[in-house]
Amino acid sequence: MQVSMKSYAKVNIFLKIAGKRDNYHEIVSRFVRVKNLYDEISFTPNNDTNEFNLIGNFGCKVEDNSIYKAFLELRKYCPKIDAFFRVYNIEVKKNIPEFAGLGGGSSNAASFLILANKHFNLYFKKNKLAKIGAKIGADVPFFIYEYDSANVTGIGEIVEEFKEESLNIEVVTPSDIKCHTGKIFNCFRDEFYKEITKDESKELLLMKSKDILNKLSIEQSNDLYMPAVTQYPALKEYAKKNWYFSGSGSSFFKVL
Ligand SMILES: C[C@@](CO)(OP(=O)(O)O)[C@H](O)COP(=O)(O)OP(=O)(O)OC[C@H]1O[C@@H](n2ccc(N)nc2=O)[C@H](O)[C@@H]1O
Ligand SMILES: Nc1ncnc2c1ncn2[C@@H]1O[C@H](COP(=O)(O)OP(=O)(O)O)[C@@H](O)[C@H]1O
Repeated sequence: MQVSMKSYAKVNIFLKIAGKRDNYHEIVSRFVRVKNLYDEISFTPNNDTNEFNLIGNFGCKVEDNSIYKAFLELRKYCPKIDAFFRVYNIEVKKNIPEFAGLGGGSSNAASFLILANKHFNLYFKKNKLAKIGAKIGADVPFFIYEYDSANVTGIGEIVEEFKEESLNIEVVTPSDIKCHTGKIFNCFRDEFYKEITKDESKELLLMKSKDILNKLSIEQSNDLYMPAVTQYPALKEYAKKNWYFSGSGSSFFKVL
């Protein structure tokens, strides 16, 4: 039985804002999994604490961890996981940097849900797991579907596979800049607010990722880039020709 899996990072090939929903923004985006950047999540025996035990190099408290939140959510549907995780640890080998626009926390939550769904024979379909995941974070549904490439809209809850050639992506994350998603959205709302038109979004959603990057500049491909640079001016030093910006940053990427 599989008790271990890879938890991949993602980049946003493009990320445009389509409107507002309460305190959130609706996005139109292409998410692509980064095949050479992943954490590894496992259920391992010998949990001596007799309580939920999450082992890994995280920058947040257990209560704030996306895996713990996913555990609490899934426990509502499957109370027996409580006893299991008093005996088993959840161990994560962390490679994906945090606050980096790579969706590490969301990816870990999705991997936990996928692994638990298999291990406990829950037979929840992807749609159901994605709904559970959406309560934990906006990017969790994308990771639940395990697509290499997908169009993601709404606040991340609408995920449609985009079939295209597999992409080889190189990521660079400035080690000294931690981008806070909320701060960058606030700056976007206050200083840069603009909505993509229906026609523009239709066109981008049909284009191959490589063609999108050939057509758009870093500023055009990601509506959060200028707000991010405004909030974290040091980001500019990392911007090089043919490199793009993922999510709310701080990572840059290029397709090889
Ligand atoms: C925009 C994306 C694209 O991938 O950025 P990255 O996190 O990857 O950088 C994500 O959807 C981010 O999702 P996630 O990181 O889960 O966001 P949250 O923690 O829920 O949001 C933090 C804050 O950002 C703002 N926020 C977030 C997502 C969104 N679609 N609209 C928003 O306005 C809200 O103010 C929210 O309180
Ligand atoms: N399992 C997790 N892995 C990484 N970060 C996590 C996790 N759970 C919660 N977080 C927190 O989520 C926030 C955003 O981290 P992350 O998802 O890695 O970045 P981003 O949204 O920029 O891609 C940080 O405050 C981080 O400490």
